[in-house]
Amino acid sequence: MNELVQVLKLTLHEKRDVALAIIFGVLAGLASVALLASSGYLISKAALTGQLTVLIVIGACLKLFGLGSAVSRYSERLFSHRATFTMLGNLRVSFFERLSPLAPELYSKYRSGDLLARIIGDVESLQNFLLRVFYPPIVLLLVFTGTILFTLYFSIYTAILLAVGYLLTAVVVPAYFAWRKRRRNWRTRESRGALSAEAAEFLYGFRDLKVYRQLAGKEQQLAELVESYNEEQRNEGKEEVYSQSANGFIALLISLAILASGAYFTAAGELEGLYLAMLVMISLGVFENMAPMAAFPAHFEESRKAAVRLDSVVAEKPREKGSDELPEGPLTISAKNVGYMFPNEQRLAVEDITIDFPAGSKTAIVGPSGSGKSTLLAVLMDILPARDGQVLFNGVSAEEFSQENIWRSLNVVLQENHFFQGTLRSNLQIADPSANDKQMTAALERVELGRFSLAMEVEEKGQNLSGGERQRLAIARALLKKGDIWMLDEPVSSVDSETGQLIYERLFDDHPDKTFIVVSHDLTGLEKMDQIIVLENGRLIENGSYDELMRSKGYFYGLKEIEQQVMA
Ligand SMILES: Nc1ncnc2c1ncn2[C@@H]1O[C@H](COP(=O)(O)OP(=O)(O)OP(=O)(O)O)[C@@H](O)[C@H]1O
Repeated sequence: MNELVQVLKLTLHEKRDVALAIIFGVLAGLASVALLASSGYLISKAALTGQLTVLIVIGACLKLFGLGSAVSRYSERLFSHRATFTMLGNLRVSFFERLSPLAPELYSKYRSGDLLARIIGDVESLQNFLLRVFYPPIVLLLVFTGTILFTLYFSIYTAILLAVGYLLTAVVVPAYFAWRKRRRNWRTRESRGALSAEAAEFLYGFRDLKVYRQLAGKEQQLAELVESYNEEQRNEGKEEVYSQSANGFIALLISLAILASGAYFTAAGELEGLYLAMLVMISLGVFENMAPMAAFPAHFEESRKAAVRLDSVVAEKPREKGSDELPEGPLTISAKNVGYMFPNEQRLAVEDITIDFPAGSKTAIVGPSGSGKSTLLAVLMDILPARDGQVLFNGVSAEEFSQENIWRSLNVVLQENHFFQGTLRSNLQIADPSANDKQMTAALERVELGRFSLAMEVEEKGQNLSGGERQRLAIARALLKKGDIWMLDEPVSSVDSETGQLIYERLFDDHPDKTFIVVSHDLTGLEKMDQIIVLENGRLIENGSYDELMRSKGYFYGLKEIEQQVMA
């Protein structure tokens, strides 16, 4: 139950709408009972007395109750749905606020398709919390209490039978089916998550699966998941029908019992025959309101599970971060004994790194593949939190600044960058929505993409551009952002080396006072860097200027020697 407290709190934000939904729900319920009761009374009265004035009054009441029931039902739906959709909006926002600081860690914990399906599905499930779990039992309790009090005036036995019927249909049967559902632990949502994750992988990996002739196997796997998802859905549907049937059966038995007892007491002279039809109609009317309780067990269990699952995604405490603004202008970055280990890994990806990147300096990070270059860059960018040590900006710990404030100062270009479907213009304006065509064209020219028009279509993920063009477009986008620190992870790895060197030269010449940190595999052109740091197995093994490293004849010198032999 605790899991649902947060959802309940969000629901109760909409106190007014929830209260109105309950009030109109009770009015609608009572009006429908009153409608049947007065029609029962009308039939008896017409048969036994035939007093015209009474019949006219009751006929008018019938119309009034009919209209009242329809209007109240409409209002109930209006307010309950409005409260639900506002609650869902609040839920999405509050969930997203808790989720976003955890984003980097989430990628290594969940498969993307699974996470997406799980979040969407679980938030959708919670839309039933107010509509089918929270307020129907309250409305029913009030409708039954009102009805029982009314019947008490005519027949205590009928009132007792109605109370028993209420306990059975509103408490015992739903509790039994909720227990059954929990015990059997059907996993419709989990099946849907697994299916979605497999489908996402199938889609992304379609070409490779085809090339490696694994398509049939994967299709088979998908078909099995579809079948198990269908099976889970069938089971859930059946349970709902069973629960509905059980409630309907009990309601019918109670109505029959009321008819039998009413007939007996009328014959015994303890109940006026005029009221018999009315009491039977009341019981039929009041149990009609019970219909939503059939779906209660399924929705209760589903809401509970959805709340648990959503909570488990954001269970980890986000990092406590300050909200200071990074100062404008050239910035010095320092790493002090920085270490990072990926979740579920045994080995540190970077270990005990201490280095300064002075304001306005140009640093290259080199080292073999897997040595931790990208990881170090991600820690410096504050995308990954340093597990050991700390990162400092102008001597102040990165923990004092919010991630948004740090990222505002960064111009980041990675090996793979995302592009949205649209035009070159719309993709460039992500960096600076106020950039004009002249500025954007100038940025494109700096990366040798001047031949492209700003109106050129860009397909989803930039699929209609070559790898090198995508990288250059990412640099042009960063040029428009005007951050104080450039962090580049092999930004021209797919560009021919001549154009790559030209772009680097322009970047450095255009921004002499900006701090640059560049991860590079390419050892050419490093002479112009102020410092080079060499990583191996996550550790910093050498650093210095190009000349210093060549003179010391260490690891970097060895790499250069190999490069020259290969080129010779
Ligand atoms: N998301 C991840 N989860 C677990 N381990 C990871 C993850 N990303 C990287 N690693 C591991 O961390 C280590 C450092 O990886 P990193 O990407 O930083 O190396 P790199 O030097 O940038 O390599 P490359 O030059 O090939 O890009 C590697 O051993 C890698 O397998």
